[in-house]
Amino acid sequence: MSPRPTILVINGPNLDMLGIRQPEVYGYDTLDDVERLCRETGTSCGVEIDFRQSDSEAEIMGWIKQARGTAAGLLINPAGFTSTSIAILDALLIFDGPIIEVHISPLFRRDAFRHPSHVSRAATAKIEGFGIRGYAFAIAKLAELA
Ligand SMILES: O=C1C[C@@](O)(C(=O)O)C[C@@H](O)[C@@H]1O
Repeated sequence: MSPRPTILVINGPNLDMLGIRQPEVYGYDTLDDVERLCRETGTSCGVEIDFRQSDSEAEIMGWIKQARGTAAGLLINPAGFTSTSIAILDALLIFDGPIIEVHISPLFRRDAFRHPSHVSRAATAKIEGFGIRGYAFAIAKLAELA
């Protein structure tokens, strides 16, 4: 039996504080709940999930570069790096598979400074405003594309 393809899930800064951080915006689910949802979705879609979080732009760039040739797809919630990091965009442009950008909250309804996304320029698709369910939708789509 061939090994199941791997989907790399990258969570950016402060997402480790989900459940505590602005629950009126992000809800009460924790990052552990997000990981559980990703793993359950991965199991039902036939993919492995490699789930990570970092507050470090450099670490995230390193993970993206290592994913080339090893991960079949990439889900990224760039969080606070969304509108600021050309370096993460450049790393994503090196990746050779589908990329889905996920945001828990509806950015289109939030502060204007959150609207522009450098990351979107490398993304195959973008999901925002569905709460943590957006991660499940993205994994199902990446599994289909993998
Ligand atoms: O940290 C985050 C989380 C977020 O990416 C979201 O998932 O809704 C939205 C970003 O504006 C914010 O900086």
